Amino acid sequence: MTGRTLYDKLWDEHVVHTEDDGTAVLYIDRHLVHEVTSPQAFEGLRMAGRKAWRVSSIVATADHNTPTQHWEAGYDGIADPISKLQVTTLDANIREFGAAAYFPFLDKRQGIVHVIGPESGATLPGMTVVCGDSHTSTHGAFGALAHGIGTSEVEHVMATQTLLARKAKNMLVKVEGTLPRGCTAKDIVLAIIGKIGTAGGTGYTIEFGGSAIRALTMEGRMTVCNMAIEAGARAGLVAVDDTTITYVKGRPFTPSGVELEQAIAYWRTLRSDDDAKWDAVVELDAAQIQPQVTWGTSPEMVVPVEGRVPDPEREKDANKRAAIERALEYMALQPNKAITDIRIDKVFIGSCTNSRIEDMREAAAVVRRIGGRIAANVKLAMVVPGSGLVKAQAEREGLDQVFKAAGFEWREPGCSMCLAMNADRLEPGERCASTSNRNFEGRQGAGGRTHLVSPAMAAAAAMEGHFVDVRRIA
Ligand SMILES: CC(C)[C@H](C(=O)O)[C@@H](O)C(=O)O
Ligand code: SF4
Repeated sequence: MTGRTLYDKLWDEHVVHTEDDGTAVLYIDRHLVHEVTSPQAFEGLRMAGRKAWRVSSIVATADHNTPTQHWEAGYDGIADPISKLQVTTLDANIREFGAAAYFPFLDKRQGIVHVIGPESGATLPGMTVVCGDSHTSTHGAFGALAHGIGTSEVEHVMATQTLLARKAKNMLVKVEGTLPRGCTAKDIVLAIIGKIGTAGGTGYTIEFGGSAIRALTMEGRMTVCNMAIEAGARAGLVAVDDTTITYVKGRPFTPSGVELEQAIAYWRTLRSDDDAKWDAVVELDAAQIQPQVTWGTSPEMVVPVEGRVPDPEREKDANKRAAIERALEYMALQPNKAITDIRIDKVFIGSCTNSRIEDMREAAAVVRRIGGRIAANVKLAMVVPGSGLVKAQAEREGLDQVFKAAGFEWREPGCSMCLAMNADRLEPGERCASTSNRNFEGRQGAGGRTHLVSPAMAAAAAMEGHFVDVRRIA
């Protein structure tokens, strides 16, 4: 038998049945649930008189619609009636159908589903993990086969504990070498997307490997896998190693004792064999990666901080030229403008890409190093921890004080200004340095303009009022 990739191994371990046409039935170990994509699924179960097949697989939280301030007002603080209905509907559905754990609005462990899964040990190596959310790819950082599903699939998984799937092809993205100081996992993944494009990973499961990936913390690996979906792949993966095992040990859902020993022995097999066959291999040199800034309305519209806004005149392909022109118009940017000359109105540090403790530390370190307060032209700079536990940890470390003293708002956890589904949003025409993962038109609010960056770059932009090269500060 020839060698298998990590994806092949995870697939083989979970496939229950394969039809002649390649459609397979996959067993699902962990089902993460949030308030946006679950209401119709629960309604479907109710109408059919079904129960959830394995309640112990369900971990749920409310994150997209929850406010990030004035929690003392409780549910009355959710101003939008549709948002409030989604949050209360999840409460009622979990009460009726059950869950292994539920972190509702106002709970001290509430947070973004992709932050609380790993943090609680609900995401473990070797699992199949699904959630009605495209950024479920995040959990692949643990050597788990994790991908987003649609609402009808949420119902299917609840009813049967299985998912209909087709096996994707295997892509290896290998990042070798040492990242320059001031560059982070976010810069790696933006550089990858800049190279392969938002359709580069379509039809593949991407395994991220190489010495630069192995050197990342679990937080960094999650940032990279989080954006696999922005590269077109439904799932991203990183092989299990000591970093993985150290992270998962001792968390509430992680096994202990003999079970842990047995699990670790298995987890250690969760890497691609040396003779595994790849359908595609992409290589990047970590030493060449610079801090990245997106200039357009797709994550692939990205350049290094030393670069300039592209000039459509130089693009020969008519379709690409039209896309650049349209993006520049929406973003209100002139061709050839230096990235460091772009002034910003707001800063958002948060989202399932960059709201973990390490992200908070990196942003706070830059704020400390620059000193003083946020720039006068920055109307709002907000830091939104990914979960209540991240928030508490950051506060124990005094990071909230660093941010607040510099004029940042320190908020309650949630998806916040990553997408305009709650009270946090951009006004038309506002320009934002954001640590999130999507810069589509209107993503952070109608007419809002998003530049995706790392937490360190976002913090530096807040302090200086325009993009700056953090390598000069780090
Ligand atoms: C609301 C949800 C379905 C959506 C997703 O699937 O990703 C959201 O989380 C996003 O980031 O756009
Ligand atoms: S933080 Fe943003 S990307 Fe992540 S789940 Fe929430 S809305 Fe989606």
